[in-house]
Amino acid sequence: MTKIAMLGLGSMNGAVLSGLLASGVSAEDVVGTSRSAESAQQRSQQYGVTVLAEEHDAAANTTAAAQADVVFLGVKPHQVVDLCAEIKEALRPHTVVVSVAAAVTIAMMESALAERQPVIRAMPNTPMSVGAGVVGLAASSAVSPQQTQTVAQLLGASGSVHVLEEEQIDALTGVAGSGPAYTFYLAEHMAAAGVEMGLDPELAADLAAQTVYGAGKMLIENRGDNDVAQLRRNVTSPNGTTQRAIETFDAAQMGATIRAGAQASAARAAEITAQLQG
Ligand SMILES: NC(=O)C1=CN([C@@H]2O[C@H](COP(=O)(O)OP(=O)(O)OC[C@H]3O[C@@H](n4cnc5c(N)ncnc54)[C@H](O)[C@@H]3O)[C@@H](O)[C@H]2O)C=CC1
Ligand SMILES: O=C(O)[C@@H]1CCC=N1
Repeated sequence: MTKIAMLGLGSMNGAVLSGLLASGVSAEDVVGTSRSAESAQQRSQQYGVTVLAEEHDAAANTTAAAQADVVFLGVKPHQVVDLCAEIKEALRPHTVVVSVAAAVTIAMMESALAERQPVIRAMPNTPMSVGAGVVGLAASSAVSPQQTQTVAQLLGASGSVHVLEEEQIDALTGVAGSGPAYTFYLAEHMAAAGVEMGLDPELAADLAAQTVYGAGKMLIENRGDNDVAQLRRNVTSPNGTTQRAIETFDAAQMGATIRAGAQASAARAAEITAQLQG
C-alpha cells in the first residue's frame, strides 16, 4: 500500500485527503501534520487519520515524511521551500514530493531537496473533496512514469487529472484552481438577487446551489453533443426572460470581466513566483 503524508492539512490538502479516503485509501496509510495542536485534533477527528501537531512536536513533518511514499505539501506558497528543506534528510530516495501550492516551481523545490528527489507540482481544486475536482500535474525529470501514474491514480479517484508542461500550470490555476470561487461568487449573487426580490434567504440559497449544480451536471453530461453556448441558447427563448438577463450581462461586459478575472488569477501566480524568486 502507498503510504501518504499530508504536510499542512488545511483546506486544500484536506480536500485532497477527503477524496483519497472516499476512493478507498485506508486512513491507516495516511499521516497528516498541522501547525497547532488544536487544528491537529480537529483534523484528526474530521478525517480519522493521525495528525501530528508541529506546535507539540518539532519533528512532526519529518516523522510523517520519513514513512511516506508520497508526500503532499499543503502549506502556503511562501512556506513550501522551507518545508522541503525541513524534510530533505527524512525523505527516502523514491518518495515523491507533491506540492499543491500555487506559484512554487519545481526548480524552487528541487533547490531545497536532495538531488534527483522526485517532485510533482500539482494544482488541484477544492471540489476534489466531493470527487468532482480537477488537478493539473507537472513532473520533474526525476519522476518515473510509474510514479506519475501512482500519483495520477491516487488523485484520479477525486477528479480529472491532467498531466501538463509546468508552463501551463498557471493557466490551469486561473481556470480551475481558483475557478470554484468564481462559481460560488455567481451562486452568492444569484441567491442575493432572489432575496432582493422577496424570497426567503434559505430558499434563495437552495435555488442558486441546485441551479449551479444542475447546470454543471448538464455541462459534463452533454459535452460532445452540445457545446456550452448551445446549452445557454437552449435556455434563452427569443425575446424571453433569459434574453433580458443575458443582455444585461453583455451590457456590463461580464464575459470580458470573467476572462479578465481568470487571467488575473494566472498573472498573480506568476507574480508570486517572481516574488518568491526574489
Ligand atoms: N484553497 C484552495 O482552493 C487551493 C489552495 N491551493 C494551495 O494550497 C496551499 C494551502 O492553501 P490552503 O489549504 O487554502 O491554506 P490553509 O491555511 O487552509 O492550510 C495550510 C495549512 O498548513 C498548516 N501549516 C502551516 N505551516 C505548517 C508547518 N510548518 N507544518 C505543518 N503544517 C503547517 C496550517 O496549520 C494549515 O492547516 C497553498 O499553497 C495554496 O496555493 C491550491 C489549489 C487550490
Ligand atoms: O487563491 C489561491 O492563491 C489558491 C490557489 C488556487 C486557489 N486558491
